Amino acid sequence: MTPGGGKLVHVAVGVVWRRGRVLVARRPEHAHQGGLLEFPGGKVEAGESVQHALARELLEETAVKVDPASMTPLIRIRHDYGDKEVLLDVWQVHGAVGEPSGLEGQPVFWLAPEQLSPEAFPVANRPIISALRLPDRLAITGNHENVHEALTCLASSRVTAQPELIVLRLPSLPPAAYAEVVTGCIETGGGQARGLLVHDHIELAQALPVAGLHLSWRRAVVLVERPVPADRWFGVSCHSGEELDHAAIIGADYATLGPVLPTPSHPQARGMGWDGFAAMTEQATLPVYALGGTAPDQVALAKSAGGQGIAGISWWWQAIGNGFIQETP
Ligand SMILES: Nc1nc2c([nH]c(=O)n2[C@H]2C[C@H](O)[C@@H](COP(=O)(O)OP(=O)(O)OP(=O)(O)O)O2)c(=O)[nH]1
Repeated sequence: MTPGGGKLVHVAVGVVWRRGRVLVARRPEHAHQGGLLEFPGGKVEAGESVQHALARELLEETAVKVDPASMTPLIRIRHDYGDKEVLLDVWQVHGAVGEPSGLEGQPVFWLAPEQLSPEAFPVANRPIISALRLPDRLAITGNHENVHEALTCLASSRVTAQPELIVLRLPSLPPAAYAEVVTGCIETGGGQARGLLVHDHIELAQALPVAGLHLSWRRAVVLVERPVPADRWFGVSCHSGEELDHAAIIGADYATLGPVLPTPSHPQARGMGWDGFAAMTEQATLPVYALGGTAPDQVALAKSAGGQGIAGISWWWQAIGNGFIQETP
């Protein structure tokens, strides 16, 4: 039973991929959340695994055949609509067989991730759309005391790891020097500003053409609302379930959660472990990156623990120069 006394409805939801696009349907007008777009799926029946429920629903509703064993978890979202509380259990599906058609009269179509407009879907779907657009690795820069060296490290580190999103975390730089790094990235015109998330300098993220803003918990805890528009990413560093709840309340698109494992800079800190990480992401309503002692070869592990992927410094940041300060967020 839910806190409101109703029964939590467990819904299997499928993000079915084909040629870079995903399958979307329009919910019938008379249904709950009617008229809005949805990812196909439906209620999990008693005794059924979520993967089997999803395969059954996809066949019944859209005529496509999928292998339950080939599905991979994307995210689980618990949402209370007031009249109904749902647990959306979302899985990615590749290799679906057959041409989809709306067997219940609903229009079905394929959309690229960037065409998925959050307002067209039920509110609970917003984190699903973020999870689809966000990468599975979030790169964080090492700290630096020198503008030129920070820019040089950033340029060279990008080359090998090619991260899509980078948190520009340089806490040792005074505000003016930090702004110099950001404008330096923008002025190169060679894509250095691409995927750049400004760390903690809210006004810079609002004023400059960057990918978004990432806040330390210290900065996020005093906010009551989202500080950047919807077309920018907004992330928060969290360390507990309560902090994840606050990040969701202030409209964060994603959070980092850690430390998961001991790190070279904090070997004495035990970390929450993968079980602790899984327990907290289970309750979260936004995509969560595992941070602290994690590396890209643990992306699958992080996903199976309910995460979006991994975040960190050491797997991509190529420290050069004397100004590099060895520590982790
Ligand atoms: N299938 C699907 N359901 C979603 C999505 N987003 C979302 O909030 N939901 C909600 C709407 C419904 O409350 C519930 C799905 O239930 P459903 O489609 O099996 O069943 P229903 O209650 O609409 O209809 P019925 O079984 O009573 O005929 O989950 C989504 O993307 N896909």
